[in-house]
Amino acid sequence: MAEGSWYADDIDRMIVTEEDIRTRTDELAKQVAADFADSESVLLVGVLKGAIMFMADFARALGRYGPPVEVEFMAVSSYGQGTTSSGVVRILKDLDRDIAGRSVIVVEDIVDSGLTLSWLLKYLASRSAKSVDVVTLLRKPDAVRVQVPVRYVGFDIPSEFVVGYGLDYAERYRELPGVGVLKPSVYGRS
Ligand SMILES: O=P(O)(O)OC[C@H]1O[C@H](OP(=O)(O)OP(=O)(O)O)[C@H](O)[C@@H]1O
Ligand code: HPA
Ligand SMILES: [Mg+2]
Repeated sequence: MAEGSWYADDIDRMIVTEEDIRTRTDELAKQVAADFADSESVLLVGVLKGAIMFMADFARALGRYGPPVEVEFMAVSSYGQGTTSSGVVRILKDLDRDIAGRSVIVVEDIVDSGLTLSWLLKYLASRSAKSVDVVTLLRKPDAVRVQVPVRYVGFDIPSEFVVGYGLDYAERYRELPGVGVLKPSVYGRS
């Protein structure tokens, strides 16, 4: 899919295609809908900016099968301009509303070191939600080692730096419709 696109030369190989994402998002939405069938509504908390594409597609898929959906966004950043986590999670945008008593599902594009999510879950736990679960499109092996409970996972992928479908390197590549491995030469480590 990167073929013919502006970024074709920067992508080593595609690992999750547009079609893969569509199919898996639908499966995840059915699963979440079944698990929350008794809930009045679910509050999706998208983690900006990476989760924008997945949030939009997942919310629409859930709308086909599940209880009513409300959306909120938080913006946090730990990667900045690099390819490794700075280890410091900064809130760039907080929730606009109270989440007390709500069934919250955090929507992430990727769980990599797990640092962002473990920080976010502690933060949300302090806001008295009824429940806090996580759906992530992608998960890397390192994330499995940290103690972050991720209830719904789209794809387990290798430990390589990936871009596309919301994921960036230095704010670029987010618009690619699938997910591909960025050539290390692009970030100067080949
Ligand atoms: O598990 P971790 O190692 O913490 O990595 C995962 C987080 O890193 C990325 O966000 P980033 O800080 O790049 O901000 P962005 O979404 O605005 O690109 C990604 O969107 C996740 O939120
Ligand atoms: O592999 C990745 N790509 C883009 N952003 C990320 N944030 C954590 N891991 C990644
Ligand atoms: Mg990023």
